[in-house]
Amino acid sequence: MGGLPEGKLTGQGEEQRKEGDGLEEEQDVSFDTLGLDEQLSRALRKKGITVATPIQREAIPLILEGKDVVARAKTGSGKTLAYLLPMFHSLLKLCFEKHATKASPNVFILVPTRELCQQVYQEASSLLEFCTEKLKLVQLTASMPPREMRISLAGPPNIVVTTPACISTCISKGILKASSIKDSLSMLILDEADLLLSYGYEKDLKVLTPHIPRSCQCILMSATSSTDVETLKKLLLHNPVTLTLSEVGSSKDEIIPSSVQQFWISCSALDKQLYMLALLKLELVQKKVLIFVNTIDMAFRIRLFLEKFGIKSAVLNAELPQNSRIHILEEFNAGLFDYLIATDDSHSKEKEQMNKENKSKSRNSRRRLKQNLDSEFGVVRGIDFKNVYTVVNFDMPQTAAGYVHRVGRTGRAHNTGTSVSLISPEEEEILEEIKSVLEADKKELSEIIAPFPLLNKNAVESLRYRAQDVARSVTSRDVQDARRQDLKNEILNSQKLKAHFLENPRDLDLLKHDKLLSSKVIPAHLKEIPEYLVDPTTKEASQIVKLTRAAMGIDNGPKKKHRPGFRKGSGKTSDPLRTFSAESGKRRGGKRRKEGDGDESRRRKRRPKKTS
Ligand SMILES: Nc1ncnc2c1ncn2[C@@H]1O[C@H](COP(=O)(O)OP(=O)(O)OP(=O)(O)O)[C@@H](O)[C@H]1O
Repeated sequence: MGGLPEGKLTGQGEEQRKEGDGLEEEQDVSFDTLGLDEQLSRALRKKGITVATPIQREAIPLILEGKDVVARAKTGSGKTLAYLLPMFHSLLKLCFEKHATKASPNVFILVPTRELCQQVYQEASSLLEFCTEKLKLVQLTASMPPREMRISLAGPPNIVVTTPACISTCISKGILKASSIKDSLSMLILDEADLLLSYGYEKDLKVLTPHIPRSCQCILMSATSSTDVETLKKLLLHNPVTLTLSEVGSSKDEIIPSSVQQFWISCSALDKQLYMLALLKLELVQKKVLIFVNTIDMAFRIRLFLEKFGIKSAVLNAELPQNSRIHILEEFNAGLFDYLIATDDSHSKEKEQMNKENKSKSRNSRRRLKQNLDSEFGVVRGIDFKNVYTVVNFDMPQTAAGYVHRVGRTGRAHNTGTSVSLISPEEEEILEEIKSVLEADKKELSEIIAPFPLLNKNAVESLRYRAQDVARSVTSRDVQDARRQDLKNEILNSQKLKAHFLENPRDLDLLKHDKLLSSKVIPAHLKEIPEYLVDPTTKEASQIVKLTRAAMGIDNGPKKKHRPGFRKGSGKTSDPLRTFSAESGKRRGGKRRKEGDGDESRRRKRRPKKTS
């Protein structure tokens, strides 16, 4: 989409809508002015949400008008409420006019993963809680036995949140009657639309499409554009209005919020654990930290490695039972632990590696392994991690879109955040792809992703001996044992969790997921880094991070109710990442930073220094 003014709304499709007057300046639009049902405005006020995000202020009126809408907006920009609110408004109106009682649900919300299903369900329920008119909302997942699905659909509910696979199963098993869908369905919403086809849901969607009535309003939401979105648009929508919303005042097609500062560190693949340790142990990044790796084995390797240094973390991956995954997410969101190591999703490198490793194994054992990974799992896409300040790419994602979605786990809604990518020489190629996806042709890459300024070579070298020693002591056998043990624990937990949460739906504290994994004795001396090992510049950097943390009102202890990141526009001048360089030990600004040596300097020559 070239040549449009910043922050403007673009209209496409048969119906052209070119709006934007007044959008050049960011406006605070209150939800009260958007024409929503008073019950919804009240619910939002009770949740402390008063000002609409750009996608909300543009999409809500269009959806209320009954338009089919395709909306693309950044990660964390509030797309869920952008469709939930007008959808509820229409249903409340139907209820008022007593047209809502039908043989089938009125609305399907289709998402690519179970985690998203749960998340959208929770966000929708939390709004409905405050509405006096009761709408019935259910979530369906593929793991439910048909009997349970039938029970959930009895009534029928007004809204079903599910995956395309699940809808297709319900139709083919007669749990949902195709003819009644035609009579009842008034709205179809496809969230994270850019992923639905790549997650293999094309066939499932084709089972549903013949039964969607012509009158049904269709909404497509996505963070990135793709040919898949275009395909879905053609398959399902009629004369849609297309919204492409960039953040006002930033690059027109920017898809990572400008409130997220992106950094890289160049290091060899072998040194990644050392750099990871330095970042966490020297407290050079703000908590909470979400660490992405490409394989489950690597996740456990890092967890075992870090735990020897007294850093406790949990692992989230496709192998775990669904209850455990949901519980891990909830605990992390509630601030019960600070470090979460995650693999992207079941479509990640894990599958590739599994295929390679298991070529030699029998077909049966391969099938068994494949089944162990939940194909509806997806951590990165769309999951609303609360108050994650730092995202670390321990391994670089395989695609630029993957990078956008990973980094989008921080800086959500009105918060800000940071990403740090550890890039080995083998991973440099992906940077070019990232650049093209971020459509930053006119910018230097260093303006988008800059060298991480708080970690210098001395600080890294001071930890090298310990880190290498400990990394060597974590054997492949330890990793396999830990992975097996964790899975065993989580399967047991999952049953307990299911029973417990039926009775105590709001209890988070039952089981902790960051318990020690290693069966070996952990030497106490590794937990503390001796003073003499930390050079004064690194101490200063760490001190600045702590002070900033305190200024932001973030406590180090767990269970803080509210842990905001930097507030937009509130702290850029005091942000150490913009003013400090650990290599020179000086604040950046007037004086040019001293070039380091090795990889770091090689890279800087290619990418001019980020100006602060
Ligand atoms: N108007 C608002 N004011 C404050 N917070 C909001 C507002 N709208 C949404 N939020 C919060 O912002 C967070 C991100 O919203 P949401 O998950 O809908 O983003 P998204 O655009 O769908 O992101 P992604 O593309 O990653 O799925 C949520 O915690 C949500 O409750």
